[in-house]
Amino acid sequence: MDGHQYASALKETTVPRRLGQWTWHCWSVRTVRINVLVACAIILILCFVMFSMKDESKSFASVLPMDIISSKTAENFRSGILRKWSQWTVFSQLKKNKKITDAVFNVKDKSKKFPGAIIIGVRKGGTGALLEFLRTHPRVVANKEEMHFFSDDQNKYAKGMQWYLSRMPESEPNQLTMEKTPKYFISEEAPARIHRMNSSVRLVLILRNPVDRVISDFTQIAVKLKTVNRKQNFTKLVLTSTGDVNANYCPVYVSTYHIHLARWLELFPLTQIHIVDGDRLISEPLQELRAVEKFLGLSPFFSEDVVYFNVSRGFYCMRRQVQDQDAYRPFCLDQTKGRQHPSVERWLLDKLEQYFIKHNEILFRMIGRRFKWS
Ligand SMILES: Nc1ncnc2c1ncn2[C@@H]1O[C@H](COP(=O)(O)OS(=O)(=O)O)[C@@H](OP(=O)(O)O)[C@H]1O
Repeated sequence: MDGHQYASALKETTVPRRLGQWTWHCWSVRTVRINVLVACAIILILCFVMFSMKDESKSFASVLPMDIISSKTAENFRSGILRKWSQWTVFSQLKKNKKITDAVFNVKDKSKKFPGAIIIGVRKGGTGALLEFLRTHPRVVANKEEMHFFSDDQNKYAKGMQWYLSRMPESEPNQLTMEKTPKYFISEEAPARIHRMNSSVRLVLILRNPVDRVISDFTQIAVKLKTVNRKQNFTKLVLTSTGDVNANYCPVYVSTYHIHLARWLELFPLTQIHIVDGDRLISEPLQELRAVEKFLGLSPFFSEDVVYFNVSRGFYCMRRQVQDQDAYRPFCLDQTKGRQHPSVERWLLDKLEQYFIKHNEILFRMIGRRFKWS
């Protein structure tokens, strides 16, 4: 092999080898570069995620309404967020505690609203029980106190609508504000005033056997008067000196339902007034509550889990969710509801029943519905 041949042979064998080395070299340099780039990108993404998590934790913490959620759960939740819980922990905690979720997301929307529905009466009809049952519904907020605003007791109406609004509880946009004042039903002024506030407000009226209602009303008055040492004799009060039923005795007048309802029907259509059977509210409240729920456009909520019969109380009671917790506690109305009535002799009961027959008939015609009251 001469020098020329050797050189060309060498070229053939070494050039590809060098080329291979060069290619491998280039390849490994490129890989390292790519790796470095990928690593940088990962670091950047991690930094971004960490910063955004920190920011979100801060913003969650700032919107937590501590004035509304003041429970231990909420405190833990807030300190967890400030300790920079991971987003996952934040969301799983939110998911676990609906109260906090609601408060966090709705806090800015809470406001005072005029009532969208009012329980207008009748006194001793079961208005307290109905309102307490309804307050158990998550979409209902209501004042515990009777407002007596539209019936103008103690000149309240003169205080104005803004004063009335200020007395309302705060509610979320999807919650219905309610109030109950049994006096509204018999008030001369209440229908027009309520109509002026909102002509499409929904009205709920509980009617109970008028004779039972008279006795219940008498019992309440007697209990109150006994505290100032004045005894009441039912027979003397309910009958005139000639032995007729005393139409002017306030409990009798209140039980003459058609007189009062006529005033409301001058302004509100019957479809806007839901009448609850007060006797059935005592014996089978679930049925009545479901009907009210429907009338008020509320989601179905009442079931045997919420409403149960309490044997020792002798009345239906309710299970209410403990604030911020999944636990439920029983709640019954206090002893001022469901007082023992005095025994009334049969002849007097018959007389009262007889008296109310004609009035009840007028009412039944007015509402297109009958009750088994006699
Ligand atoms: N679940 C339950 N628990 C207790 N009491 C119940 C319940 N449901 C209806 N009732 C009947 O409600 C009657 C009192 O009616 P009111 O709340 O309208 O009275 S008031 O006008 O507000 O004073 C009260 O009347 P009396 O029994 O005559 O006292 C009760 O019979």
